[in-house]
Amino acid sequence: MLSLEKLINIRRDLHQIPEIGFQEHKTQQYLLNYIAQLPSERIEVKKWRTGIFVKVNGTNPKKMIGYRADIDGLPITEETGFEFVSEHDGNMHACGHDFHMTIALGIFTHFVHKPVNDDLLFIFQPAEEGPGGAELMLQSEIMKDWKPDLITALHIAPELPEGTIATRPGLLFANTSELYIDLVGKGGHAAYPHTTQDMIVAACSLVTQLQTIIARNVDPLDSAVVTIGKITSGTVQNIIAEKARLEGTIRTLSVESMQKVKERIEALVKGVEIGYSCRAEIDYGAMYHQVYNHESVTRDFMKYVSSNSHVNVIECKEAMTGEDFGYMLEEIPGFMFWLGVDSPFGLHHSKLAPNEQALETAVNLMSDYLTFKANQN
Ligand SMILES: CC(=O)N[C@@H](CCC[C@H](N)C(=O)O)C(=O)O
Repeated sequence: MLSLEKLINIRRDLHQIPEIGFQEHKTQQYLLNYIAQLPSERIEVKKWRTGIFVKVNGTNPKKMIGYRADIDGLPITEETGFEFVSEHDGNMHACGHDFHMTIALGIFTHFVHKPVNDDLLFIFQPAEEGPGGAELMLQSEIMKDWKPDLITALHIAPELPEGTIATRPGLLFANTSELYIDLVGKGGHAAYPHTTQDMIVAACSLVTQLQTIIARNVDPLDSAVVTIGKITSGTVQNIIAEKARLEGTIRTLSVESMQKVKERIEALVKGVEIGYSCRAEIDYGAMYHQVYNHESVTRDFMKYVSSNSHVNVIECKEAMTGEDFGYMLEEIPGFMFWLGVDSPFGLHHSKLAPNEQALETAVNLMSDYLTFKANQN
């Protein structure tokens, strides 16, 4: 129902107003305004914090099908040079959530005009990048009332060509845990290191030691990631730093490996405490359950795509990305898939430039698939 031109306009509007987790006020208002200008007879809208639930009532409902889109941006300064560049300095839709929302609005619009038998629930979820909105939405009174029988979502994939999707039955995305380590020693004059406990030296040593967990503690046939993405320490060049803070993330393919990696991190941090005469504190922040696609629904979807559309569907490997949609899949049968958007720069990059043709590809594909599923009763 929405032309590619209209989808592109929506995507570019949303691209200009990225907001980080639970601060998506303008984004929420934009989505509400869009929903409000559509015929309202079949729809029910409920706000949830900075997110939204919208139900499209079916003509003869036997079940409810959910479609989830995440809505938050990332704290990255955009460097795309687009004429529709982010208006929020320091924030960018660098993980494609502007695409995810636009596609959800496109599918939603289709069903407002072309109702199907079953009820459809569109979930606009805040804070996917952190601290996590999916689990909280799932626990909300609204979702206790409106609990889908089947749920689906997509994520853009910069490395895949436009016109291609990829998924797999079973594990798709990893278990994740944020990681924050604070080190406190004793600062002082740069010329008197022997009177201090230098937390820059301790932090650098710890970062190097953390890399040995993957090399020496994780089974080579298993996979895991420990990434430190940010270090904060020091004031000026001639003062020895009293404090250091490391911020990172852990990724594993199983809950057991996550436990093991954390045990090793704790042991290495203890070692640094002793070795560098400092105090250390670990905080694991937000943790996300793995994204585990339900086997039969995913296989059926893949079969549906290859027999009923021009979209190329491939079975991919699992990825070390995380997604709190995993919590929804823990309780509701369904699946997630990658949507090819062919960008030379990847997710979480300041120059991410997805091909906008993929907006239409995804809206058409999912409108057709959801029509098929929602008219099966
Ligand atoms: C798809 C994607 O990029 N998701 C994020 C999820 C972040 C989880 C959490 N804040 C963490 O960093 O552990 C990702 O980084 O994979």
